[in-house]
Amino acid sequence: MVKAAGEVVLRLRDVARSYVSGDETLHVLRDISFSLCAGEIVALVAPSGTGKSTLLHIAGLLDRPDSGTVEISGRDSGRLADNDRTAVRCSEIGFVYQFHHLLGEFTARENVMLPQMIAKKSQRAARARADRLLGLFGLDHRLDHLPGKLSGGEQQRVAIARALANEPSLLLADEPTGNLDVKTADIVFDELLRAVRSSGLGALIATHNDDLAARMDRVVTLRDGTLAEL
Ligand SMILES: Nc1ncnc2c1ncn2[C@@H]1O[C@H](COP(=O)(O)OP(=O)(O)OP(=O)(O)O)[C@@H](O)[C@H]1O
Repeated sequence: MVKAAGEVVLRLRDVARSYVSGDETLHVLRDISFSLCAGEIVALVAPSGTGKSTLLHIAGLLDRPDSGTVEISGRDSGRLADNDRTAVRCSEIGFVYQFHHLLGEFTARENVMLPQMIAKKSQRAARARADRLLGLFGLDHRLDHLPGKLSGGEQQRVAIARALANEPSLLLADEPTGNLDVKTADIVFDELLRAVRSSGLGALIATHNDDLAARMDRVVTLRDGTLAEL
């Protein structure tokens, strides 16, 4: 559910995460503390390999930190049972990846309906919301198309609509337009920002593109495993 402006939707406290391969331990995130409020859009800009995806996966409850806490809308995810954790991920968090990850055998409309069906919405309500969201992205004429019949920009618009399907309080995006040509990326990114602003959710968006980052409310970066404001 979208929260009132100013309410904290994501809070990371002293988060650390390392990867062990062979004899080596790579301390990717050393000490991350960060808060994101409803209605706020934050850019995460940092060089390749510094841990942006790792951070987004932890914030999106797709991965767990070695230490520290991740709160989603005030709920400490570390204290949730697995099924509650999945429910929070499904209802509170929308995730957009660089590659669309749509299900190829389902139409655009069905892809946007699916997370709603998982959240136990009625088929009728899910369909109505899917059509409305896809309409917002100018895809009224593509509802029954399979992803393989859509352009890259259209595929990514469907993926964004799917992330918004359950009215999450938090949107996390990992290079959401990084796979598109510059012009299409620019347009889709503006559409994404417009949708996020009009829904009032909090968003953390990783990008390598400084121009796109400048359109957000604030910019943070990763340095030596810690998060700094730019
Ligand atoms: N499962 C894993 N096992 C071992 N090392 C990993 C694993 N996942 C990521 N890494 C390493 O952790 C570091 C951070 O990776 P991550 O993908 O979070 O960076 P990133 O900033 O998102 O990079 P990019 O901008 O290139 O996507 C990299 O050095 C990567 O090789």
